[in-house]
Amino acid sequence: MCIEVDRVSKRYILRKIKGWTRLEWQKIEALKGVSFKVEPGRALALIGPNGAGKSTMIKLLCGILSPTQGSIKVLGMDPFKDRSRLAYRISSVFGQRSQLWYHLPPIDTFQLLGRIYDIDRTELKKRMKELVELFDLSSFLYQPVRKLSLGQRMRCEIAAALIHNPEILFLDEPTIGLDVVARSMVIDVLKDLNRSKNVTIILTSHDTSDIERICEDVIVLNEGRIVLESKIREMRKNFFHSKIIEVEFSEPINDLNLPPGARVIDQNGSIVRLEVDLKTCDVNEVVSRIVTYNMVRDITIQDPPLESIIHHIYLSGYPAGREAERNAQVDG
Ligand SMILES: Nc1ncnc2c1ncn2[C@@H]1O[C@H](COP(=O)(O)OP(=O)(O)OP(=O)(O)O)[C@@H](O)[C@H]1O
Repeated sequence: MCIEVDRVSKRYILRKIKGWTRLEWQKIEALKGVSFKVEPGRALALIGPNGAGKSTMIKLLCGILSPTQGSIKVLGMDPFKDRSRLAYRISSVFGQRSQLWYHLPPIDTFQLLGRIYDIDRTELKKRMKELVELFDLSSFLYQPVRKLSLGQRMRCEIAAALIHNPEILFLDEPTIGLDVVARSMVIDVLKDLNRSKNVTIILTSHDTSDIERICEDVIVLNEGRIVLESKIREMRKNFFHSKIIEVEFSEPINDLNLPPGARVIDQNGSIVRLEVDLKTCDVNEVVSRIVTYNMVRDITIQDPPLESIIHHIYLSGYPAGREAERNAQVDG
């Protein structure tokens, strides 16, 4: 195992000033007895609604914070106590924070990091060349960071995080604010790092397409607890109780005569979207009814978006999420 988290809790204590003289202390339980393990080379997404404890977990794993209770091992080390030793073997990217020098070009940060990590000159040159090619940085490598677009800056951030060849990369919202093209490039590189270079990835993101494209495993946090720990594939299987059918009819349609369990969720002229509840209705039956009684130009069957499952899991809360998963497994 490269990460072992054992019954970890994290409490923040906030000092609040009340009136002129009175001080009040507020305790915030950000994590409550969280345990999980990660094998080397995996890509794990930590997801959950705002305030669920995702960033706190990442900060604990990087050694920025220490747990109030429980223990954490990253590559066999205590991240808080062995932070400087561990720094040579892990790296982190926080979407909302930068490790690049704002008024200097990215190349200067790369060289500085090379010194910090004791990388010899030839090796550093080779490494920078690889990263510049990988992230296509050559056209703005010598421009001050303040003049870069968000997408260019983010590519430099991730490149900087990889300069010392880390075994584990922690990413907190790495694609926040990026446009489609920049996002796609970042995702492809992260996927490649994980699949072909075996870098372990721990990622938090509110974007389900990032999660699906990069990660195989997912942990859902809610109010500081693990609500669900699963493979993304399994999560889809266990929580999908419906299918979406999109039909394009040859002419606008009025009545579809659907069986119980199937309902129209959207209609735009001759294009109709239906949801089929798989517990009460067979998707084949719905399709065969539609094509038997109507002139159909095109028909597609899709799973509902991952977002809708995640929403469902958040709503079910703790421990109902686990209960739902167990029931789904029993249902087969
Ligand atoms: N430095 C801090 N001091 C006090 N409370 C904090 C601190 N950092 C986080 N918290 C609180 O801890 C809880 C968990 O916060 P955390 O940032 O880990 O959640 P998150 O899942 O990353 O949320 P988001 O998706 O909004 O980034 C929240 O209630 C938050 O207000």
